Amino acid sequence: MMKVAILGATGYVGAELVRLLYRHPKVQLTHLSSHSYQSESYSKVYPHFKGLVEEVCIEDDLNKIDADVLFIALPHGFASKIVTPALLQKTKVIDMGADFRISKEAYDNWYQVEHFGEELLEEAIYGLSEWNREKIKSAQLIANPGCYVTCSLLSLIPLVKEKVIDLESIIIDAKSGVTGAGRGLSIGSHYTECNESIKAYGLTTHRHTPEIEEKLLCFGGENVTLTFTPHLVPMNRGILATIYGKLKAGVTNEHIMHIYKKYYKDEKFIRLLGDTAVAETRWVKGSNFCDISFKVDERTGRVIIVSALDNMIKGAAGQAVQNMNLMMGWQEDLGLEDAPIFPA
Ligand SMILES: NC(=O)C1=CN([C@@H]2O[C@H](COP(=O)(O)OP(=O)(O)OC[C@H]3O[C@@H](n4cnc5c(N)ncnc54)[C@H](OP(=O)(O)O)[C@@H]3O)[C@@H](O)[C@H]2O)C=CC1
Ligand SMILES: CC(=O)N[C@@H](CCC(=O)OP(=O)(O)O)C(=O)O
Repeated sequence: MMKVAILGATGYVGAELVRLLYRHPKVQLTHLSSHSYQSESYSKVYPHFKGLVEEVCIEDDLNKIDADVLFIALPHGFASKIVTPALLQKTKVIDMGADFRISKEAYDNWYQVEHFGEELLEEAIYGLSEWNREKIKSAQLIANPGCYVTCSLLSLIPLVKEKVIDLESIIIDAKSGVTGAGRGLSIGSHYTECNESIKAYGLTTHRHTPEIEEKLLCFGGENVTLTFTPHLVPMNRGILATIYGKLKAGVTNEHIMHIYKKYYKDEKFIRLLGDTAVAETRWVKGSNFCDISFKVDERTGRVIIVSALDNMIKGAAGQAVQNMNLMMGWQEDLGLEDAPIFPA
């Protein structure tokens, strides 16, 4: 069994990693770290793990952690301090945050925290599993993409790569459940502040905009300038992205379906609904699936793509486990076979 440790195990993403990994057939959870709950039993912090995960939380001290794979599920800015070439010599690292996802220039412009690990940015491999599989297999450091970005990129890369969409016309209108904001206390995620309301936020300034644009260039081969507007909706989990783009003349529904099938027909975790059903968050909850649906509006010449995933699974912990499986040479879906939970 491979030894696996999680820094930030008491956050929402950390807890999803624990849920996926405690019964993964090839790993053993050896260290769960916490900032606020050191020396507490994990099942006391999260009683749904009672009798299943009884490890005691420890501090984030790498000298006390001996692991083959280290997951970092800490807020932005921590991983770039923690990950060093020496650490990477002894362990594989999968970072759930943004520190190694984008260029230093974009990070400095869009994040309000200092970056300490510039020298490792080249070594870090972007963990969009379906699009970077070969590099992930031999990576030592993975920058795991986030939820909004995974949903947007899986929907858009095929169309950008096949040059059927006007690169200046793309608008991503995305909605997230409240777990997307993490477990830490903040006014915006209090029940009375977010229940019974939907709000847009980060207009023109959200930090996922440069990440989506950078990766569309990397995997789609085109410079794209897009509009990304996230919304907070009163549900626990899920991302729904409604994406609009002007199509090149003559591109039809059949053409779009053909393109998606070309890239995704053998992808277990991408379910192409085409134009026969519209993706919904409830059909992917608790699973590693990303559902993609679309329809071409012949009147306007636009395509409307609607895609959905679970922000904490395919948008975080699930994709991270998928990447670990790839790095270890294991079957890619190990530990990720669960069907979505409905009703949830
Ligand atoms: N939530 C989501 O849907 C997604 C999140 N991510 C990324 O995953 C990472 C974790 O997110 P999430 O789980 O939501 O966040 P949470 O706020 O739920 O959890 C953060 C974790 O980091 C620990 N922590 C917080 N502050 C400190 C600190 N000052 N020093 C050390 N540890 C600290 C917390 O410890 P303690 O509980 O003990 O206080 C907790 O374990 C982030 O980088 C986020 O961007 C990526 C994709 C989706
Ligand atoms: C609802 C909510 O607040 N969501 C978070 C994104 C969560 C996430 O995925 O963050 P990273 O991809 O950067 O890791 C936000 O908009 O900042």
